Amino acid sequence: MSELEDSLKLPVLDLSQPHEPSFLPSSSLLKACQEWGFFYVTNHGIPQNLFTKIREFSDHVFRLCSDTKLKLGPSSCLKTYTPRFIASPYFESLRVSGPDFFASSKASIDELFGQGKPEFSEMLQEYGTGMMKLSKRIIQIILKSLGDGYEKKFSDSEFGNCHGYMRISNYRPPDDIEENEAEGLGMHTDMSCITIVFQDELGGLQMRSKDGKWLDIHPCENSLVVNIGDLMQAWSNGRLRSSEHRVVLRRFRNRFSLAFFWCFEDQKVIVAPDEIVGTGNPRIYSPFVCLKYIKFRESNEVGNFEKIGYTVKDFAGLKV
Ligand SMILES: O=C(O)CCC(=O)C(=O)O
Ligand SMILES: [Fe+2]
Repeated sequence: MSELEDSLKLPVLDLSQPHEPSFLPSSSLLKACQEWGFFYVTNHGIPQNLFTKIREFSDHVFRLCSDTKLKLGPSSCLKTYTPRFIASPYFESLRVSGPDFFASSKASIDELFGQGKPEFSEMLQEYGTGMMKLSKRIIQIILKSLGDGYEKKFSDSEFGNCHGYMRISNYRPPDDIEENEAEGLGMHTDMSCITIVFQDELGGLQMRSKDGKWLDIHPCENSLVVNIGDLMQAWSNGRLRSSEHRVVLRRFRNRFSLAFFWCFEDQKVIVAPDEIVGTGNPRIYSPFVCLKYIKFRESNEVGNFEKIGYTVKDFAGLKV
């Protein structure tokens, strides 16, 4: 364990208690969300073998996707697939959208394998449903840490129409990793309220501290990583920090990850409630429509995560 990691005492939210989680105190959770924008979650209720099964099937999917005969990419009907050399030379991914994760994945699978392979879609439906529930639970705990009674006040009124989608990613490192490291996915923030990440045993996920140091996020058995995303940073008037993260590849094996993005509905106007801003504090974001921000990001980051520089601050930040 590095000195930094040791001193940080990585925050873990333990959901083993059904009603009142026995996690770290609210104040530590809030501190983690403010300082870093992430924490681990354990006893999350997603069966371990579901990750294993999805991973196995994904291997087949990516093998088929990378078959050049299929000529997948922006011009193909399989719009859910992002081939390598878009976000990075080593990264490819498949997107599966809710609320009907079965139908969304089936459309992609049918195109790749032909009809009659429902197993993968069934797994993703189970995963997506579990992740939706988990996201709601986590947001309630975050709201509670922001203020007494806030989970009751805001979880339905503000987060009741949130939706989710997942990104299944396959990282194929170069044959000759120079200096033992290659960048699998450049630094970025997520355009979500929260993102829940499963990474395989190779690790490689890194978080950036406010002063620019990179911290390795080691995979821990039975735990997932929760990132605060840009939408939550804006909604909380900057009280929660959107995590800056990236993926580094250090081994010659493929790396698998599964990220679940829980987001506000497209038409929602994101504006921090007065209580969240607090009396006497300035508002640091002007209200904005969620979809407009997503479009802004998409039009700016084509093919280049590293040079994002276009975050929610650039889009809606007020000069205070
Ligand atoms: O692969 C990972 O561990 C993280 C992926 C990620 O940050 C993303 O898809 O936004
Ligand atoms: Fe991310």
